[in-house]
Order: sequence, then structure tokens, then C-alpha cells
Amino acid sequence: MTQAPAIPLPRSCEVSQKFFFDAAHTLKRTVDDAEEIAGSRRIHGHTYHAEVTVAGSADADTGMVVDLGHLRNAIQVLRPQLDHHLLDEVEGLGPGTLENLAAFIWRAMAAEFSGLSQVRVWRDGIGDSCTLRAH
Ligand SMILES: Nc1nc2c(c(=O)[nH]1)N=C([C@H](O)[C@H](O)COP(=O)(O)OP(=O)(O)OP(=O)(O)O)CN2
Ligand SMILES: [Zn+2]
Repeated sequence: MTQAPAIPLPRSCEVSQKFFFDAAHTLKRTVDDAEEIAGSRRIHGHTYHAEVTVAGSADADTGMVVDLGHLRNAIQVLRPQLDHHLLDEVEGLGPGTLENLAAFIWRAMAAEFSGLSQVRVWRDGIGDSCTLRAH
């Protein structure tokens, strides 16, 4: 009997962890709609979802790119900096946009995870999102 050829695996594997936080913000808008601009300028809140992804090859011993427990521990440190905060007051964030939230999360996670490959932030209620990728 002939043996089936070994199927090569891609070298890189991505593992992810999701989390969410509730936060308030005000926002300066550039749209024409005066009502939308006024609404965004008032303090209001959103539920934000985020996903952090680390890429690499699975270690031969552990079978893991990174133990997801490390990712969850880092998120546990980061999350209280955003959850139930007025984003306008969060040091180092800038205007509370999806872009700045993704950058803020990126900076916090990249310090610990050299293989950080993607950070995504989105709001289900509105259906918008921002994705930061390493390459
Ligand atoms: N490039 C970006 N553009 C916009 C962003 C952003 O983060 N990056 N964000 C917004 C607004 O925050 C978003 O449209 C929500 O608008 P908002 O006034 O905050 O609230 P809504 O009434 O539209 O949403 P509800 O959840 O229904 O209250 C705009 N552009
Ligand atoms: Zn908003």
C-alpha cells in the first residue's frame, strides 16, 4: 500500500483572545449632519469588543504558540484602564476613536508579546471596526 504524502502545514499559526469593555466618550465629528455632530459631542457610551492575536509556530513541547492564559492575564491588567472609563480622560489614548483604542491596546500588548500580529476593536451595535496589523 502506498503512503499518503505528508501534507505540509503553514509555518505560522495565530491564536486570539477576545474581550469587551463599556466606556463613555465625546467625539468631534467632521460629518455634515448637525444632529449627529451634537450627539457625538455629548457624553455617551458604547460597548466595545476587542480581539488580540499572536502569531508564531507552536512550540514542540507545549503545542502552543503562546499559552492563552498569558494573553488573558495581560488583558486583565489592561481592561480596567478602559472599562467604565470616560475615554476622554484616559492618559495616552487621545480622542476615543476605534483607531486610538486599537493603538492603545496594541502598545499595551506588544510590550509583552513579541508575536503580536493583530488588534481588532469593534462595536456590534453600530457595526464599525478598526483592525491594526503588524504587516
Ligand atoms: N474613523 C472613525 N470614524 C468614526 C469613529 C471612529 O472611531 N473612527 N467613530 C464614530 C462614532 O463614535 C460612531 O459613529 C458612533 O457615533 P456616536 O455619535 O458615538 O453614536 P451613535 O448614535 O451613532 O451610535 P449609538 O451606539 O447608536 O449611540 C464616527 N466616526
Ligand atoms: Zn460614540
